[in-house]
Amino acid sequence: MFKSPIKKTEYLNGPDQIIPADCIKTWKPNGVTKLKLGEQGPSAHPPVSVPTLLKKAAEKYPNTHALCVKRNGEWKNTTYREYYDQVRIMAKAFIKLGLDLYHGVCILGFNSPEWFIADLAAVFAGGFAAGIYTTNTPEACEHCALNCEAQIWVVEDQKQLEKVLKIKGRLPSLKIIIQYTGKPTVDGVLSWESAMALGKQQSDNELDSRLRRMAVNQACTLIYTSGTTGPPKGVMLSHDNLTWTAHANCVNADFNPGKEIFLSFLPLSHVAAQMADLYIPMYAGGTCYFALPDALKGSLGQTLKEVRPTRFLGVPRVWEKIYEKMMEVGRKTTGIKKSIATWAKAIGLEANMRKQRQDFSKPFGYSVANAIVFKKIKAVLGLDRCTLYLSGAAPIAPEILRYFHSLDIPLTEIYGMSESTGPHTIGMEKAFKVGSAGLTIPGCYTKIDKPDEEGNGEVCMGGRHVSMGYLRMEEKTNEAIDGEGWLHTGDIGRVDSDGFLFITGRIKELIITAGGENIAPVLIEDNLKAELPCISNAMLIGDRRKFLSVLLTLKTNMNLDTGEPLDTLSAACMDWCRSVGSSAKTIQEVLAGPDANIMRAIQDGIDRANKLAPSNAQRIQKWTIIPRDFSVPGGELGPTMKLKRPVVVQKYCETIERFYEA
Ligand SMILES: Nc1ncnc2c1ncn2[C@@H]1O[C@H](COP(=O)(O)OP(=O)(O)OP(=O)(O)O)[C@@H](O)[C@H]1O
Repeated sequence: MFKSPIKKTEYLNGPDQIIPADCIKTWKPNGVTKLKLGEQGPSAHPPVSVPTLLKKAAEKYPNTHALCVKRNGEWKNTTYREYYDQVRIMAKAFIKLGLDLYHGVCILGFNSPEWFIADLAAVFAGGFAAGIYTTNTPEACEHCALNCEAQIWVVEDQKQLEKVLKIKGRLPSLKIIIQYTGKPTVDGVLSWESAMALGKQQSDNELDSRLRRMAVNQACTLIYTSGTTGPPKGVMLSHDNLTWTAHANCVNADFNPGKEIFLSFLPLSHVAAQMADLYIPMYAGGTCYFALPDALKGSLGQTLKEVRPTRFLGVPRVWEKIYEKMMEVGRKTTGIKKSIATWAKAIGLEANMRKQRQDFSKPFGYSVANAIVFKKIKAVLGLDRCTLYLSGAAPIAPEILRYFHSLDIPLTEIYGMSESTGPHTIGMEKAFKVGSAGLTIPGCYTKIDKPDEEGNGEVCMGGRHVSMGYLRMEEKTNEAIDGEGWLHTGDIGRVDSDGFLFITGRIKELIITAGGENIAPVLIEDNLKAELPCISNAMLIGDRRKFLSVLLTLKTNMNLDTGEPLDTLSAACMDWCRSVGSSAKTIQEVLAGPDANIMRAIQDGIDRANKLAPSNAQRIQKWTIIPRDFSVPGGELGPTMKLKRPVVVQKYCETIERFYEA
């Protein structure tokens, strides 16, 4: 099959091999890339395949709970030995059902043991595990399935099944659909149990033969980008990308082997969740609990209290939601309780500000504040045994970080992308700075390309976590990974004298005005949000235009079932309205008229933000309030809550044109 000879790695007794290769990137399904093995330190760690990693975990932690899921009100546990056995059984089923090497298994559903088992079974069988966002439209599902020539779809339930049925006729490679919850009611769709029964009947021969031929420098997983900047691309991750990244992060963050507890609730099709919930626990022999499907609609808080994870990663929106809830409680607190909380928060903030200066001493009164306030709050949040609190996948506002610091929750940032198998830099309690994405993870390398006089340039990443390329996209691969193997992130940033990375913009989002001025919108948008707490989203417009304008959305309540924004203003927004002399309760009330107090207060906020602008071209001249907040179902936000600027521009093109009418 391959022209180059296959050799066994000198490090391993198992079936793992490295196929000799000269290229550092590929876009071909059966492509191989050169491993970037270092001479010493983390980058010299022996490479292992994903199947070997799971096998080792099963040997080392046979009776430790690997996966815990609540079914009919009871936690059901799967040990590492059972996990490994079930993955092998499902891999045999996939082979029997016709999965060929280098073909996709698309997984569409909420986080569950079946999701993990299907993912790893695809890898064991020599296919590509491809998580698909549950928020995808049928057309977006089709795009991904065609790209990876998916032969198997594993779907959660009837709702997700319907999407696949809608596009089935246009998927020439499709062989079977498996449904992992509920009884399938559609002919030809296999239940999870039937697929497992089929796998159990098969001999081990074909699976073992595929495992023997597998190489650590071949692709085994595809991460589809969420499409903030264009149609999803299939990021090819090799065994080494995944297992090395898990290793590097467990070592860097001092993971406690066999003892760590994780809670899986972020979309698994995103690289951050896959690394944090699937690979890191497997490497550390940790236990992964699954949240309920309605986690983000409200049940997450209760599950957190039950599970009490030892490490916790949320996207900024998750932390913002906790913040908003706590602020609401705070507003109702009065008298002595309020005074104690205010006093303790000042101490918490001071303790964490000291840590930023590498001073780990505690301010006077800390132990009392800890006993009567911090410990209690952490217990209420289910974060009392957590030692690493992370926010990642998008920038988080410094005010949110500082709020958690005041509760003695040292929330820090992690930064990376699908193309870097997730994490590249991380802030941790022992070394962090507010506003920074943290320090480069040992074994990874950061280069700032073409820095300006302030040191800002494109952030480039190097190391064994850099992906192989984009499946079947030669041009895009060459745009992203240069000839030396540096991944060009499209992010603008600088590294300070202590090695901390600060992300200051995104090239992909840069606004170039008609006057030729380059403007990074995020800083301006963040300034606006800081001035106007009633704003949930601000999107700057100005590319090839004469001046800047901004689309604003107000903070509103959400329909918890559908995720759609409602017309009613959130409690925080109503508070702000009252503070500026308005009694508005809905967007309609704000816009009808429009409400003069609110309009004046927003204009004042914009004027204040404009004062921070370094040049005239960076001042906002016109603005409007969009009658509906941005949302995932509305299409303006991606699954990790990142703003899809091109969608917003298209959707509100008439509003935008009105800004620039002569
Ligand atoms: N801590 C952070 N601070 C600032 N930006 C971040 C942080 N973490 C991630 N990002 C942003 O997210 C990008 C990576 O996005 P990711 O690979 O998760 O993609 P995606 O949403 O699927 O992709 P795409 O935007 O290409 O559709 C980074 O390049 C960076 O712009």
